[in-house]
Amino acid sequence: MEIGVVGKPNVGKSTFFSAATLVDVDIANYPFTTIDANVGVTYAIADHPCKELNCTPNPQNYEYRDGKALIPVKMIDVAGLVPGAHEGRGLGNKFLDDLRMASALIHVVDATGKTDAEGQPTDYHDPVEDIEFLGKEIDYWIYGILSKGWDKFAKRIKLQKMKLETAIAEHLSGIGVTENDVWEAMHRLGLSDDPTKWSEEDLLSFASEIRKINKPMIIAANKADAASDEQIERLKKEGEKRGYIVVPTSAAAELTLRKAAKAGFIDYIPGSSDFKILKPMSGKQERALKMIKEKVLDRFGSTGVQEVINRAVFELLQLIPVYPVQDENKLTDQFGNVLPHVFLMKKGSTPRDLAFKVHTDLGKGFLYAINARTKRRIGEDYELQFNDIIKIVAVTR
Ligand SMILES: Nc1nc2c(ncn2[C@@H]2O[C@H](COP(=O)(O)OP(=O)(O)OP(=O)(O)O)[C@@H](O)[C@H]2O)c(=O)[nH]1
Ligand SMILES: [Mg+2]
Repeated sequence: MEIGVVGKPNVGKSTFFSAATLVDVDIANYPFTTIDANVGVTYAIADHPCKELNCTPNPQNYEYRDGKALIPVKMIDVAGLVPGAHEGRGLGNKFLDDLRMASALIHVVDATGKTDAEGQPTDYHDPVEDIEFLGKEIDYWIYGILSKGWDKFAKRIKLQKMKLETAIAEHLSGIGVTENDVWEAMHRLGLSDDPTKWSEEDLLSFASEIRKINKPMIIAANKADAASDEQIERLKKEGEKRGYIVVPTSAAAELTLRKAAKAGFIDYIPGSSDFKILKPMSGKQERALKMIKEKVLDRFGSTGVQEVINRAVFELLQLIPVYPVQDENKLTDQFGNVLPHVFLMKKGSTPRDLAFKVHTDLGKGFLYAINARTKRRIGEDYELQFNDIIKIVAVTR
């Protein structure tokens, strides 16, 4: 699973990425600072079961801090996208191809309106236009992949009586599209089972629907520290009207806070509304932190960066953390580690799905599961819940 950070040039994508991953990257006030994609690991943060169960975990594939689980998620920061990118403008398709495997997108928008469509400084540009164009560029990119040789493809499917969903999913497997995604998009649009009947327009609407299903997007209204309340409110309203979650962010503030925390100057948990000063620093540093507290944390409740990541994982992608254990009483693995592993599962997943995620053999030999909270046996059709602790019982060879 991978989250892509996208947007036009110079809006703060790399700043957002660097704040989220603490990977050092080039950040500068001009377009196309980033050319090659940056890849790193960020964390989705959720309450940990130990908070309520009063235990001390021994995490092996995640981190634990103050009653919270920090669950690793891959993040990718790509080159800026300009209108016409699908036709090769700007860095064009190269950028888009970096997003093939992203399962959700964070669209970073400059809420201040101080960068134009190409990422050059300007007096005023309407950020609502950026929301519109970015979705369209991705639609055209998918359309481009889909429409290449479409007529021949459609005829062959019809002639060989192939299952349409399977054939299209195969055709789009390079961008991670599944048969279910194809089925969902076709049904939402009421498209014919006979692909030779699809018009150009049908293909484009289909591409757009696939984008919404396969690459759902959340908007980070960035540089919020320098935007007015009116600008933020309008962007929120216009974004929500178009079906997006919009969160005001100050990636720059988050980067400063995380760096200060890493250097041991402050105690700061991403997502929180405050930090604690731990040791003396220069007057300049102290003033910068005070500004962040007043102009960002007090104004918005947080820098917004962690909220965007959490909402991308838990709301857009509908993932839930689940903890498999071997001993349902001690909540441990075979080595005595308390709640050692967490897995992000799609909402609606079953204990058998979890078993397969832990190990193929465990999935194949699955018999039943035990909910460690209730000590009850649960069957195959049980729907896993947020923060479930599950013992899997399987026959293994
Ligand atoms: N005021 C303010 N400035 C920001 C914020 N985030 C980024 N910036 C500034 O915006 C400029 C562009 O930042 P980058 O992170 O390089 O932007 P980018 O979108 O990666 O740019 P490209 O790689 O060129 O597409 C830099 O001068 C940053 O310091 C923010 O939250 N607030
Ligand atoms: Mg960049």
